[in-house]
Amino acid sequence: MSLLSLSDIRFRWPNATHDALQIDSLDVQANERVFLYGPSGCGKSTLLSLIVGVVAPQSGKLEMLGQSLAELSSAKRDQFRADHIGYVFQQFNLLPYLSVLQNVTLACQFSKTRTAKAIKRSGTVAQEARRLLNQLQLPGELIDSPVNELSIGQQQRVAAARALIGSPELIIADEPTSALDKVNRQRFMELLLTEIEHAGSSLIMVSHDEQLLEHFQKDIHLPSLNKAVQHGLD
Ligand SMILES: Nc1ncnc2c1ncn2[C@@H]1O[C@H](COP(=O)(O)OP(=O)(O)OP(=O)(O)O)[C@@H](O)[C@H]1O
Repeated sequence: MSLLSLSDIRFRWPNATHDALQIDSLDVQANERVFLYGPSGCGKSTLLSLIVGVVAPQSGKLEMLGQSLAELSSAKRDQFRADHIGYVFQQFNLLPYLSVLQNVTLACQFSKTRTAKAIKRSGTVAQEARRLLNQLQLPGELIDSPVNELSIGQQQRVAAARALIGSPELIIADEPTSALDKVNRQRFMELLLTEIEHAGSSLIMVSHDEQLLEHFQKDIHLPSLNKAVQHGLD
């Protein structure tokens, strides 16, 4: 089943003289894990922004779960994202003064769909947050601490739990392991992938670390896909 499908996409940043993205076709299937890579500036973050709807293409079609996102009102699009996409970004976007538990459960406050899935899995949203944090090996005594008192590696686990809670169909991760050393990177990836598999989610992950490729079924070298790069940006 197709989860995400892009066709004939053209995207240009405001005031830019060239397109940042020209993509004829890109499909991601349900349960698929996609590794997106390529040199700095080839459009990886731009493509993620497009997929999550932070920016809209000037032309082309983007469908998720059979729904064309451009056809939704902006409020409905926000709701669609909250229901179906979990994010782990480089700068984790955690709310510093909220506790670990509050940061994780926040993802469900904006989505009845994810709340229902979390309750189905563990009885309550808080219990599901605890289960995920435990699976991701965050020490239990930190659960009520403000996240700004955690190490970077610990914050990464909180961000992962927040993305995973309520099993959204798509997890988007932008360099989620960049602040971790080699041992912790492998471990974090294994934990993340185990939970993604349990949830039945798809993953699109951007990374410069090609050692992580082994964890993925599909890899996309963006400069090969993105004709804006092939045409050369001077
Ligand atoms: N917010 C923005 N406004 C204008 N131009 C932007 C913006 N973000 C990115 N760009 C431009 O779009 C192009 C692609 O950048 P993008 O950040 O998507 O590349 P990337 O592959 O993610 O790079 P990196 O690996 O360095 O993060 C670049 O030419 C960049 O200057």
